Amino acid sequence: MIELATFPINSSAAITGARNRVRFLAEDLEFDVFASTRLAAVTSNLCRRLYKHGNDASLTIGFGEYHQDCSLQLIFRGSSNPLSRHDAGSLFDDAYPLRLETGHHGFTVIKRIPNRAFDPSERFIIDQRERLVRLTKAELLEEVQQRNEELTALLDEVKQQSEREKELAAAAAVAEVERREARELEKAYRKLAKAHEHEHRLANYDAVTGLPNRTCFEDRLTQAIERAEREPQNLAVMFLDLDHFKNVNDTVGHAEGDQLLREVAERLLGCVRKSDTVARLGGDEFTLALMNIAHPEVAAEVARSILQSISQPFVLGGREFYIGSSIGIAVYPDDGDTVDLLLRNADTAMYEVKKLGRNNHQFYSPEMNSQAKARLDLENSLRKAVKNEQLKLYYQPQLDCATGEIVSMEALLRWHHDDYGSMPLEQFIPLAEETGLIVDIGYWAVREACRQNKAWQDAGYAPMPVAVNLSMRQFEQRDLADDIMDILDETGLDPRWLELELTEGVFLHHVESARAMLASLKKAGVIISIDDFGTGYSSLSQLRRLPIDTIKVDCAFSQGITEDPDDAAIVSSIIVLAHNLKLNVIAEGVENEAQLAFLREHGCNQWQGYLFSKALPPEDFEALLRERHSPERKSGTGG
Ligand SMILES: Nc1nc2c(ncn2[C@@H]2O[C@@H]3COP(=O)(O)O[C@H]4[C@@H](O)[C@H](n5cnc6c(=O)[nH]c(N)nc65)O[C@@H]4COP(=O)(O)O[C@H]3[C@H]2O)c(=O)[nH]1
Repeated sequence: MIELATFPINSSAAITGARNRVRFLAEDLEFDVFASTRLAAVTSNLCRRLYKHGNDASLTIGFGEYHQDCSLQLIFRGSSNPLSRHDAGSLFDDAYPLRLETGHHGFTVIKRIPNRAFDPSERFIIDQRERLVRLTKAELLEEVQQRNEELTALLDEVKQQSEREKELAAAAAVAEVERREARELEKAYRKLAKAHEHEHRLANYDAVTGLPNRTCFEDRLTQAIERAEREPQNLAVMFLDLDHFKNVNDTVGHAEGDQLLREVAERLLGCVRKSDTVARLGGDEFTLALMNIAHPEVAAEVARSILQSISQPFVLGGREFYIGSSIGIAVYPDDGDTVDLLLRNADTAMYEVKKLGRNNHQFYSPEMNSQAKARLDLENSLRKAVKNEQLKLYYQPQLDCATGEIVSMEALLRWHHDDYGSMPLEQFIPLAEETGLIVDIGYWAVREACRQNKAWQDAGYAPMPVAVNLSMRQFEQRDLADDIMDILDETGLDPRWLELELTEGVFLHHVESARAMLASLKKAGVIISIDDFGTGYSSLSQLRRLPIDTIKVDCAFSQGITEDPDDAAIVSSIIVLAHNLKLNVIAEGVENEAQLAFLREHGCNQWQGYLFSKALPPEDFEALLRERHSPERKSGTGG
C-alpha cells in the first residue's frame, strides 16, 4: 500500500468517502471523549486503517495503487455549533471550519499529496496490535519467507488433508461400491430364493387350493412311514373324491368350480389336526394322511366329520350347491406299508364307496382288490369292445294300446363278450358310467340306431321313431345337442324319428343345462321321454316345465298293477297326470294280458314288454316288421 497521509485522530468519528476523497465525519467534536473512538473506513479503493496506540489515534490513508497529485479532503461533521478554526486546528493543520449541507458544522482538512516518487518496495504489515507497520526490505524478506514457510506448511497441510480426503473419498467410494454390490447381490439372492420358492411351490403345492400336491403328499407320507417304522404307530391314508363335482363346473363355470375346491380344502383342514396332511391330487380328488392315530376308528370319526362338513351347502355365484364325497381309508401297517400301496388301497376303498351309492366312507379290505381287479379286467374288455365294435343294439317293439300296431321301438344295448358270452347290462352300464366310457357308447348307440332306422325306412318299412337311452354322463357334454343333430345330419334320419330317453336323475343333477339342450333338440323335432318314471324324484311342477313329450312307466309299476293296488293307483295317476300335461304315456315291462288290459282301460297310449316281444337283434326285428308291416303296405295302413 502506498501511504498518503497519516492523520492523528483524537476524536470519535465516522469516516465515509468515495474514490480518492476521504471524508471524516466526526460524530462529536467533544474531543475529551475520544477514549471510545471507533472509526470505520468505508472508502472503496483507498486503503485505510485506524491505529490506536495508547491515547494516540491516527488514520493512515493510502492508495492500493499509485496515485499522484491528489488532494485529500477530510470533512468532520461537527456539532450543531459552528466550530472555530481553532477547534479544527487543534486537530489538524490546515483545517477549515465549514458548514455542512446537513446543517451541521464541521471542518475540512485538505491535504495535498505532493508529486513524489513512491518506493514500490515499501510494504506494510499489520502488526500484532493491528498497527500498520512499514517494513524494511530485510524485514519484508523475512516476513515473506516466514509467510512462505507458513504458506508451504499450510499448503502441505492442505495437501495432506486433501490426500487424506482423497483416500477417505476413495475408501468411501470403494465402500459404496461394495455396499452397492452387496445390495445387488442380496437382491439377486432374494430373487433367486423367490424363484426357488416359487419353483418349490409349483413342484409341491396345488395352485388352486394351495394344498400340498401329490409329490409333497407322497414325501410327507414317506417320512411318516419312516417315523412309524422307528416308533410303531398307526397312520391312516384317506382318498376322497367329490360326488358330482363336474355338475358345478358345468353349471356355474370353472372359476366357481375352483372356488368350491378352495372351500372344500378349507373344510378338510378344519376336520384334521395340524400335524396331518391334506393334499389335492387334481380334479376333485383329495388325499389325507392322518398321523399317529390311536386306532383305526379315529380315521372313521374323521371321515364322518368330513362327510358332514362337505354335505353342508356351498354358495357359488349366489346359488347353493350340495355335493357329497366318497372316502376310502387304508391304515398303515395293516393295509400297506408303502406310500404306493396305501394310496392304491385307499383309492380302491373309495371306489367301493362310489359303487355302493357314494357319500360315505369305507375301510379297505383285501377282497376289494380282487373285485377291483375284476373291475379293471371288465373295463379293459369294455374298452376293447367299444373299439372293436363288439357292441350291438337290439330293438324292442313298442305297440299302440288301442290298435296293437308296432308304432315305435326301443334300441337296447347288448354286449357279447368273447369269453363270457352275453354280458348283463346292469353289470357293464354302471362301469361304463363310472369310467366315462358311456359317453362314447352313448354316441355310438344314437348313431347306430339312427343309421338302422334310416336303413329300414329306405327299405320301405313304415317310418317309426327309435328310442335311444341317454346316460346322465352325456348331459355333462356341453355339445350334446349339436352332436346329436350332427348324427341326424350324417345318417339322414329325420329328427322326428328319433326319441331320446333320459332318466329323472338328469333333471335332478343337470336341470338348467339339460333343459336348454333338450329344448333345442325338441325344437328340431326330436322326441324326448322320461324313462323309469316314478322311481326318481321328479316333482309335478318340474315335469310341467320340462321340454318332454312322453313319460315311460317303469317296469316295476307295470308289473305290479294287477297285484298291488298301490302300483295300480300309481300307474293310473301317472296316466291321468301325463294326459293333463298333454304328454304321451308308455308302459314298459308288460308281461301279461291282465296288465295290458289295465293299461288299455286307463287310456295308456303305448306299451312294450315280453308279452309281445323281447328286444330283438336287428335281423329278427326286421323279420317282425316284414311280417306285420310289409314294405308293400308301407303307405297304405300305417301299421
Ligand atoms: N322284466 C322285463 N323286462 C323287460 C320287459 N320288456 C323290456 N324289458 C327290459 O326293460 C329294460 C328297458 O329299458 P330301460 O328302462 O331303458 O333300461 C335300460 C337302460 O336304462 C339301460 N340301457 C340299455 N341300453 C342302453 C344304451 O344304449 N344306452 C344307455 N345309456 N343305457 C342303456 O339299461 C337298462 C336295461 O336294459 P335291458 O337290460 O335291455 O332292459 C330293458 C328291457 O330289455 C319285460 O316285459 N319284462
